[in-house]
Order: sequence, then C-alpha cells, then structure tokens
Amino acid sequence: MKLLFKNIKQLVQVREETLKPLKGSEMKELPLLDNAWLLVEDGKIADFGKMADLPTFEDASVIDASGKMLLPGWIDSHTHLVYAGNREQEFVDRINGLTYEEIAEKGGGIVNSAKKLQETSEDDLYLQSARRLEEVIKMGTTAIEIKSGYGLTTEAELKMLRVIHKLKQNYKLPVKATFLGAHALPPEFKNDKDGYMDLLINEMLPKVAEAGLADYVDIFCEKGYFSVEDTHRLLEAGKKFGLIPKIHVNQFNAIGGIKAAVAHNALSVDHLEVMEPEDLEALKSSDTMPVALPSCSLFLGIPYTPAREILDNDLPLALATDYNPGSTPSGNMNLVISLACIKMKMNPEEAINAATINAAYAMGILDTHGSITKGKAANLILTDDIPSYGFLPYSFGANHINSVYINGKKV
Ligand SMILES: N=CN[C@@H](CCC(=O)O)C(=O)O
Ligand SMILES: [Zn+2]
Repeated sequence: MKLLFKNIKQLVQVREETLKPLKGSEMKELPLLDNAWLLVEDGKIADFGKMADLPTFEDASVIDASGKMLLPGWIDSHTHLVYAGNREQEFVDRINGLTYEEIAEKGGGIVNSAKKLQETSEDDLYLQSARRLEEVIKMGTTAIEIKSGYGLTTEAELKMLRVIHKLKQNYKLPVKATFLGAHALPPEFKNDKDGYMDLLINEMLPKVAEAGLADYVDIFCEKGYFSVEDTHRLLEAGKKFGLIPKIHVNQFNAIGGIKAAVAHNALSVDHLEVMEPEDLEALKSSDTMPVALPSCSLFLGIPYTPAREILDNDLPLALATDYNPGSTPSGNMNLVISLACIKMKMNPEEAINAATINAAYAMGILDTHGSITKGKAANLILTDDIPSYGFLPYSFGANHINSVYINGKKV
C-alpha cells in the first residue's frame, strides 16, 4: 500500500536521524524541503525529496498537496484525558474569585473528579474518553500519553488504566499509560498521608505493574499534595517494577522536586511554572526533559513556564496540553503551540520542535515518531493552504489542519 504526497509546499521537520532531543539554540532550526514529495509505504515514511527529482511510483495513490504544509503530527506527552464528567462549576467559582488551591481545600479539585470517576461505569468512562481522544486526533495529535490519578482507590485507579489500555487497543496512534495514584490525598486518608503512601507502594503499584497497565509512574510533588520525601519513596518503589518517572513538579512552588526527579532518572519533569536557579542546575546534568503546559497557565491564570530562561541555559523543552477537567479542559496542541509563541516567547521553530521531536522524547518514542525521517511512522498533518508553517501559531485559535494521517491512513 503506497501513498504519494506531491507538490508539498513545505515538508517540515525533515531529519536524517533523531538520536537525541534538541536543546538550547538547536531548537531554533526547523529543517524543511520546499516543493517536495513524500512516499508512505506500509504505514511508514519510505522516502521523500524535491519535486524536481520525483521518481515514478507506479502503484501509489496520489495526494496533491499544492499550497499545503506536511509535517509530523503533534505529540502530546502529558494528558489526563480519561476522566468522568467535568468541573464547570469550579471554573465559575474561579471567575468569581476563588483560587485553584482554595477550591481544592473546599473538597473540589482532583478529589471532586475522583468521586465522579468512582461513580462512573468503566464502559461509560471509556466512551467519554474515546470521544475526547477522537477530538484531539482531529486537531493533529498523533501520539498521546494518558495518566491515571482520578481514581485514588486501587479499584478506581485500575479502572482508569484499563480504559487507557482499551484506547491503546482500539486506536492506532501510540498511547502511553502513566500511573498517577499519587495525584491527591483521597478524603479517607486526609489526615494520614503515610497511610496513603503505604497503600500506593504496597498495594496499588504491585497490582498496576502485575497487570502490565503502566509505562510510567507520576506524582504531584507540591505543597499540600506530596513532598520531596514522598517523591523519593514512590519513585524508588516504581523502579523495582521497571516504571520510569514522569512527574508533576514546580507548578505553584519550587520545593526541590526537580532534583529528586533527576536523581531517579525521570524521563520528564512537567509544569515548571515556578523555576529556581537550582532547578535549572539540576536539569543541566541530566537526560530529563522539561515539559511546559501553557494552556494550564492560560486557564488558571498562573505564570507561564520560563521557556527563554530554560533554552538560554542550553536545556531542551517540550510542550504538551495537560488535557484534564480541572486546570486545562482543552487538548488542543495547536493552541499550546500558539501560546508558547505568544506568552513564552518561543519562536515558531522552537515551538514546533518542542511539540514534535522533544515531545516524542518525553513520551519515549523518539526512535519511531516526531520527525520526517525514513522508517518512522507516517503520522502526519497536512495543513490547509497557508503561507508558511509560522502561520500555524500566528493564526491562534484556528487550527488550519486539512487532514491527519496515522500510519499513513487518513483519520
Ligand atoms: N496539577 C496536578 N494535576 C493536574 C490538574 C488536576 C486537576 O485539577 O484535576 C494538572 O496537571 O494540572
Ligand atoms: Zn497534569
């Protein structure tokens, strides 16, 4: 099965190989081919080149991409897409003056979502989540990480992870599952954090691992949630089951969680709205990817991750949505890329690199996804007729996506 895109106005993010993520000034470069063709064979990128050198392919279906850009699909390395219901009321409470922390103290927030999820059947949870997944695929997301963490009991966490597993089976894009039982203290452990940590480590982790339902382990390392010491304990325990950490950290306060994550070789540290010099230092000697979630900053009205400072320190950066019912009810990577440019002062090249190559690294799939490279999966975005790739973040709020391909198939 061959598919040929021809007359592509710009073929974007063309790389011979992608062995490492991009950092610092490397992120300013976005290699491309003008007036190009690309051949997909058996779901993979088979070859590409300039139209002037187009070979003859006898048996290929042809798509005329005149006026359009072809680029690797967005990779969303941080979402909570499996959840029940919504938290519209908290949105209104915040408009009327309450903070995210105050809402959580009143019993809203994550535990509110956990209550709803516990009361929702697995089938219903799957249907709600599948609808969201289809929505984000249409917006160009062609690989996604999804966390648990709205269960907060062994059974409800397993239910969430089974739903993620079912999504993985029923949809063709890469889906990675992260166990985030340490997202918040459930009400029954309100005054017994150590008791909940024991449950997480002695019961939930072994059951999750035994069922093979998680690729990664996560913890919300934050004042009022889980401490640096809890983080060390959980990540150490996760290691025994082969679970690599990707953690929530430095969202509201810098309490030393980044250093802890690096000590456990975390694949990524996510949020980073508040960064201290020692956090940047800790990242410098690591393979840990910093991940910014600008639509969370927009929705909560909190600071944006200091992208320029991170890049000026010769560090890499990835972008993700954080799609969840409380802090980011949006899974739109196009908006994330626009916000990164508008609010975090990233150049379009940097933002696109952060949402493709570096995002692939943060999801552990850089060898197969994230760039136009021979042999990689043909997970692609074909844009509308637009003047340049920079028009994507510039025209914020409009997605300008003509069609999305997963393994070479239009979805
Ligand atoms: N900060 C922690 N977790 C989620 C929000 C969870 C919620 O409010 O439901 C986040 O990444 O923003
Ligand atoms: Zn999150």
